[in-house]
Parts: sequence; structure tokens; C-alpha cells
Amino acid sequence: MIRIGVTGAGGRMGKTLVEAIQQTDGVELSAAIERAGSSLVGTDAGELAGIGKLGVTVVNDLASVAGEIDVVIDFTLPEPTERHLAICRQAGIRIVIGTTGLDDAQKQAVADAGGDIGVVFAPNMSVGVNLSLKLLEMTARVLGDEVDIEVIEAHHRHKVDAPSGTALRMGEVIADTLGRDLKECAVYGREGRTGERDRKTIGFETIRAGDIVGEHTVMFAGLGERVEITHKASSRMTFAQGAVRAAKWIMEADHGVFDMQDVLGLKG
Ligand SMILES: NC(=O)C1=CN([C@@H]2O[C@H](COP(=O)(O)OP(=O)(O)OC[C@H]3O[C@@H](n4cnc5c(N)ncnc54)[C@H](OP(=O)(O)O)[C@@H]3O)[C@@H](O)[C@H]2O)C=CC1
Ligand SMILES: O=C(O)C1=N[C@H](C(=O)O)C[C@H](O)C1
Repeated sequence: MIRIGVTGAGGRMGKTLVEAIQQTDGVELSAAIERAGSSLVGTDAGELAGIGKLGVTVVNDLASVAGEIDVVIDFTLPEPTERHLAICRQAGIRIVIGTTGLDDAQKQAVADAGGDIGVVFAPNMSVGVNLSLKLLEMTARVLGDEVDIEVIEAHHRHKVDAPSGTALRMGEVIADTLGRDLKECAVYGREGRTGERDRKTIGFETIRAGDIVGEHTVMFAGLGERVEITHKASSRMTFAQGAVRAAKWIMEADHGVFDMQDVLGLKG
């Protein structure tokens, strides 16, 4: 039985992860961690997730339960993710990271940790989005520089980072395929007298509204026709099941940093 620890166990994804682990053969929830000072510390993780008592009490420190965990699943915020990663590296525990919005130094810390432990790091764990990344690569290769490319994403009102990690990854995949540097060619929103569109830019538009789980559309617009590739998530369970699949998969790897394309066998 693979023992999984969930950090941010009381969050939207944390609760869904607890439920997904309970539904999956070969894995068990062995620890649940929340922020120090959180009112959720001391509660039962199963009751918190709405699936009944599991006998796993929420604690406020990952290091204190490290000995009970084979792999951590972390969907929190960049700063706690950085701390959780360091604890996993120190303790030799594998980690699956779904948190988005990491800065360059935090991403470098993930890359460095891969020298010692197995890490899966992906902004979107759904099968559909990862398939869409392959379709985007193919579409960018065929349509090339002849089209205007825009990435439009929509999420719930509680999301704190923008554009979404998925939108940025979509932009990176397209930019890499077209030999562009996303840092140079990305345009985030538009306002005022912007001038004509530069064909080589990749535009990003963000919507934050209500309870939208996660929607991404990439538009490749030419003269006389356009291609749109859209993914719509209607349940967080799709991300949680992907993360649990990643947790089982990473148990086979000694060390290294992988993404969901590796987990799903979509590389190459
Ligand atoms: N890769 C993927 O497939 C997906 C990625 N995400 C990403 O996952 C992240 C979390 O999203 P979501 O679940 O909606 O956010 P939530 O805010 O609902 O959950 C985050 C949880 O982490 C807790 N937390 C904060 N600090 C710590 C800490 N130091 N130790 C332990 N727990 C802590 C928060 O507690 P408190 O509220 O008390 O601060 C909260 O319960 C985001 O970055 C999001 O973009 C989301 C869905 C899919
Ligand atoms: O915060 C969310 O909810 C989501 N975040 C991820 C992202 O930033 O790409 C993935 C998913 O769309 C939900």
C-alpha cells in the first residue's frame, strides 16, 4: 500500500484529493497537513472532505509526519510548496506538485530537488488538458507563423494567480514549437490604444468569475478561418485522480522531475 500525505488537506483540491485517494486501489491517506494556526488542525481529514471519518487527524507540520509518508501530494501556494519540497528532499520522500504560480527561483528549487527525489510537477493533472497540449503542438507546427494565437482562460473567483499555470504551459508549448521565447512574445491583456497586433505575439486573456472549475481555449486565427482548441473541466475530481495516478507512477522512479506527459506516456 502506498502511503500518501496531502498538504493543504482542507483546500478545494485537498478535500477532493482525500476523496480520490479513498476511491483508488493500492493507496491510502496516511497524513493530512494544513497551515499552522488553521482551525482545521485536529479535525479528521475524511470528515473534512465530507466522506466520513478516516482516522487521519489533520496536523500542522509535514516534518512531524514524514516517517508515515511515501509520497506527498501538494496543492497549496508557492511558498508552502517550496517548504514542503525542502522537507521531502531532506526526508527522501517523493512529491507530486500541482501548485501553480511558482516564480523562477521556486521552479529552480523543484529542478534541484529532482537530483535527490522523484518529483511530478504539472500545472494541470487532467488527461484532457495533457492531450490538448499535444494537439496544440501539432496545430502550431501546421499553422506556423501565419496565424494570430490567443490563450483565453476562465476560473472561479477564488483563484489567486493569473494567467493560470495551464494557460502559461499552453503558451510555452506553442512558443517552443514555433521557436519563440514566451518571456519575449507574451502579451497579457490589452487596454487603450494598443496599435495593430504583432503576429509573433501570443496573447493571454483571463476571466475570474463565480465557480468556474477551469476552462482554456487556444485560438489560432488566420485569414478566412480559425482553429480553436478548448478544454473545460467540470469537476476537480479530474485533477485529483490525475494527481493520485502520478503519485503511484512516481513510486517507480528513483529521482528526477517529471510532468503529466511522462505519467500518461504522451512524451515523444
Ligand atoms: N495541477 C492541477 O491540476 C491543479 C492545480 N491547482 C492549483 O492548486 C493550488 C491550490 O488550489 P485550491 O485547492 O483551489 O486552493 P485552496 O486555497 O482551496 O487550497 C489551498 C490549501 O492550502 C492550505 N495551506 C496554505 N498554506 C499552507 C501551509 N503552509 N501548509 C499546509 N497547507 C497550507 C490552505 O489553507 P488556508 O486556506 O487556511 O490558508 C488551503 O486549505 C493552486 O495553486 C491551484 O492553481 C488547482 C487545481 C488543479
Ligand atoms: O486554481 C485552479 O482552480 C486551477 N488551477 C490550475 C491552473 O492554474 O492551471 C489548473 C486548473 O485549471 C484549476
